[in-house]
Amino acid sequence: MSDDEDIPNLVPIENEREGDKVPITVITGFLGSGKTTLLNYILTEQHGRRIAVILNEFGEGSAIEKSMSVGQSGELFEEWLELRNGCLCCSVKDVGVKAIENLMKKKGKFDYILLETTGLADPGPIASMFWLDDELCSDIYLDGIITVTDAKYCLQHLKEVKPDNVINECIRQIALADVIILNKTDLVDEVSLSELKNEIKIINSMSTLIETQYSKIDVGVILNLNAYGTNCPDTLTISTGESHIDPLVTTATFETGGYINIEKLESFFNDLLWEKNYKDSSGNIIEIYRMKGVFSVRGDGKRHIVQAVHEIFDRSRTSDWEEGEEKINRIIFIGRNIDRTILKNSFLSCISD
Ligand SMILES: Nc1nc2c(ncn2[C@@H]2O[C@H](COP(=O)(O)OP(=O)(O)OP(=O)(O)O)[C@@H](O)[C@H]2O)c(=O)[nH]1
Repeated sequence: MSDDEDIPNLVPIENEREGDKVPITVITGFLGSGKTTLLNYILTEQHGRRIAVILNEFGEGSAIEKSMSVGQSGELFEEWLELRNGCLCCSVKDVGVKAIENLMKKKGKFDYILLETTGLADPGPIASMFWLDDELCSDIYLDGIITVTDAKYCLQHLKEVKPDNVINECIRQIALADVIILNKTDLVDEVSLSELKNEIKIINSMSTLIETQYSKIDVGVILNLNAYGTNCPDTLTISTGESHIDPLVTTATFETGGYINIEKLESFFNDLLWEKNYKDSSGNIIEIYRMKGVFSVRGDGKRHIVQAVHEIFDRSRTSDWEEGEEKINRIIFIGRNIDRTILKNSFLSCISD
């Protein structure tokens, strides 16, 4: 990045991807949870880096153009994006990506992009937009999704029932998160905090949960996650807690030895994610929001990783299994109407000894 030389005190970026692609972290969270406080904190901590902050705002009506406020090293300027459907997360897939790439052509490449969504945004379509483009030779790649929650009101938001059995935004934001920041812990007692943590883990036990006050956090823990890259899901904590609210969205994890049959696995995912042929024991469609798995293929010394966000999935051959390391097949599903027996049996049918 030639611009680096002009910026004093630039902290070296540890970018795990090859080339000089720019990571983008999506920051979601309910109104007033502490997203802006987090952004300001990151900018202060990362002073000297060229960090672009994009605010993805919903407007009233059907405006053709939406503004994108971009902050760089404390300096704020505004760009206009031409988005056909008016809002970044509802627009045609690569429009938002192109807009950011154009911006970088004009303003010079950023080191990092933080995209803050409004409180009611569903991170699923946004993740799909930036993740998919990684393969289309884009200048940017999705690093991860951070969801900021308000320790005082989160449980209340989780319980909100929407018409037509629609899953509320708070649950969606937690289900899709790679990191969940449990902010405003100063406003609750230990018992309420532990109840909330339990409920969050039941929805999404794949994420890292971090408690904060005024969103003060070790920035190194939330940036450069490479959550949509080749990181293996090996830091998984499996929740065994009982939910006190109806857990509409939950995590299920399965692990076994043996070897995966890739054709069978892909056919299972096609049926589950695309065709939506899988139903729970009550006849409801099993809806997967997020899935991640690591697999062992007979005769291959490398791990195979599969990731999915809603119906999009991707498989890659990644790092070597270590000498003497036990090769496993582990899969994590986060979604609605998760039927453990059905998913487990289908997963096991893709394994041979
Ligand atoms: N007590 C307490 N207040 C906090 C904490 N973090 C943030 N706040 C305050 O909560 C309010 C909302 O914080 P913001 O960072 O603006 O939240 P936001 O998610 O960006 O909110 P919107 O802009 O409405 O989406 C501000 O007045 C913050 O100062 C915290 O940990 N404890």
